[in-house]
Amino acid sequence: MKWEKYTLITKTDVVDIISASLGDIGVEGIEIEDNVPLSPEETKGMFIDFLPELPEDEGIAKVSFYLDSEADNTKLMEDIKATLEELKEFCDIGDGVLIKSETEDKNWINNWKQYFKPFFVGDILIKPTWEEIPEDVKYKTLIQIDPGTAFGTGAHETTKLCILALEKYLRTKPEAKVLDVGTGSGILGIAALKLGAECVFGTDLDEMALDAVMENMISNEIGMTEFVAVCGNIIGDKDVMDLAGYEKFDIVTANILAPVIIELIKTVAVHMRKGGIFITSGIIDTKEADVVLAFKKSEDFEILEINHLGEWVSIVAKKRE
Ligand SMILES: C[S@@+](CC[C@H](N)C(=O)[O-])C[C@H]1O[C@@H](n2cnc3c(N)ncnc32)[C@H](O)[C@@H]1O
Repeated sequence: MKWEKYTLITKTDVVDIISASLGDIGVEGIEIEDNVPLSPEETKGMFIDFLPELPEDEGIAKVSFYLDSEADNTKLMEDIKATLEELKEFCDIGDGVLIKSETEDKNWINNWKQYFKPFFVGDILIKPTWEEIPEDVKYKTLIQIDPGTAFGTGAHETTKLCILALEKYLRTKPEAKVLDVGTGSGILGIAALKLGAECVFGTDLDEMALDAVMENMISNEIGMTEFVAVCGNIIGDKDVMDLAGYEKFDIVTANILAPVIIELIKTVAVHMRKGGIFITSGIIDTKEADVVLAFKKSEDFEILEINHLGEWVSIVAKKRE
């Protein structure tokens, strides 16, 4: 799909009012570019794989938005121009001139790809589908991944923690049946299969994740019966719960945020075999105590280990025999 990109060059201190005013008249997907570094508070709880080095902040910002080039945008453009004129009366937004350019999906959705290079997690070489295997690199297991718009290049600390736990526990449970809640790109399910799991059932709330899983299954030559992924919430959605099955899984992975993990602690045990392993991550260190408490309150689980990478935490627990 082609998009018309409109960019307003303005000042950092007025981007909030500009984007709020444009949002009020129906402009979606507003993008702000500036050189203001993210504060530690802002990055907490966000899944950011790579933080680029920024030049010095000179107070200049670009506010951009995209309109479908095939839609009739006449009325919306009139409203946008009127809104900018109105704003000029109250604050210094610059000259208010919108610079137009044309772009395609891939230009702005795929820009991050230049930062994604092959790397190891344990014995597994993870590489983007579009990169060559580096010369002279020796590896036991290869995962090729393109997350598309889903989460899961493998480079995030939380994903690494889960893969390392999968390596460890699949050694004691070869041919395990694995449930991957919040599968994203499917990277944990694919890692599990490459490490010897028999089959994976993945769930995600994001429909786009299923496309990514399918593409990554093909790139990694994984059969349709080995990895089944569904869109839906295994926490409380009976259809998804039934599809997953009960008393069945040897290993569950869930790399989601702490509040979701806490809900899973209350609900996921019904899907697991006794002695099954629950690998969790996505827990920022400030929430570690909350998740530990939820495990301690649970009659179903005992904690086996807690691991840290950067400010992220992984807790591995076992379903009581
Ligand atoms: C941090 S990503 C993890 C992706 C991948 N598993 C990894 O480890 O890199 C979390 C994923 O969980 C999904 N998610 C959030 N809440 C969920 C829920 N209740 N059930 C299923 N998926 C959920 C999000 O859409 C997102 O794709």
